Amino acid sequence: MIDRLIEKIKQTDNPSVVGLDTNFDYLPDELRAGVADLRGAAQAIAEFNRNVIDNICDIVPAVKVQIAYYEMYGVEGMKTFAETLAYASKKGMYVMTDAKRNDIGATAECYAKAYLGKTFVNGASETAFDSDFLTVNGYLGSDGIVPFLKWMKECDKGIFVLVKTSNPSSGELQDMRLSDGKTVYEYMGQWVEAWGKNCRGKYGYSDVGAVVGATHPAQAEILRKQMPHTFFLIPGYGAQGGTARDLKVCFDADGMGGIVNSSRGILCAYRQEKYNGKSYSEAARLASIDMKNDLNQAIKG
Ligand SMILES: O=c1ccn([C@@H]2O[C@H](COP(=O)(O)O)[C@@H](O)[C@H]2O)c(=O)[nH]1
Repeated sequence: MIDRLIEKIKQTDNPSVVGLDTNFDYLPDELRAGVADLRGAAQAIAEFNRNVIDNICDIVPAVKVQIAYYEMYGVEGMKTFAETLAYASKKGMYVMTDAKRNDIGATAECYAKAYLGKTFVNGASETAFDSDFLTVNGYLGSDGIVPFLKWMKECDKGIFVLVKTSNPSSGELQDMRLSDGKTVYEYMGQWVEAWGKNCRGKYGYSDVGAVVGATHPAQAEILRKQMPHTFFLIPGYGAQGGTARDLKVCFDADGMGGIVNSSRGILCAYRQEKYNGKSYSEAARLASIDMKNDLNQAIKG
């Protein structure tokens, strides 16, 4: 799976993923007008997502759909979540579900079936939520990861395991030094390399990727050196303050090895003065092009 994502990144010359963290409050007035319940909100979000996808699908390789923004609209929100995955996929984009799932092995198996594999009902199988990649929390250890590895291989999918997250307080635990001087995030990085050992593709990267925030460049630089076979999903660009220069360290000498997420920076671009007068979907396209150029200049320049 990672090879196919890498090929799409090469084909679009764009190492970015648009985050569909579609909060109803981000929608323009015309989509919000008259809506007063979860169902209406979920339907408006679905329309917004379709229009954004239509406007970026030829230039952006992937979308990352953050499940929290759909869960909060209940069952109707989850229908929009599923519809959005399917729509982006139909338009040729790779689809990442950002749900940061895990649990004890038996429960992790259910999550793996739900987002990467198949659910069996009396011997018949069906896909519940069809995504190409899922974000996973590795901090429960190997028995929680094994089911994801199994289903990933079975269905040619991938995962991104949290290693060094972009939030300001991620260091409270992740940067702690253990008795040998190594940090917790470095240990997690080692585990991720090991989990991906048997699923490396032709570009040398494995289907087990890592989430590494753009907002912590010093730690990202260490991780890139220690994790030569691990592809990074890099959140924190734009709205959280991470810059293209900061995240350059996440990429290898060939300018490969990562994909950078922006959610609010794209979805809410139409509210920026720079894109004044543009519709939300036109602004999303222009902001995606600006992001691509900004990243390529920093990574390859
Ligand atoms: O360490 C992490 C892991 C995940 N995220 C997610 O990425 C996006 C970021 O959104 P922006 O609006 O571009 O800031 C969001 O879905 C987070 O849940 C992260 O930010 N950091």
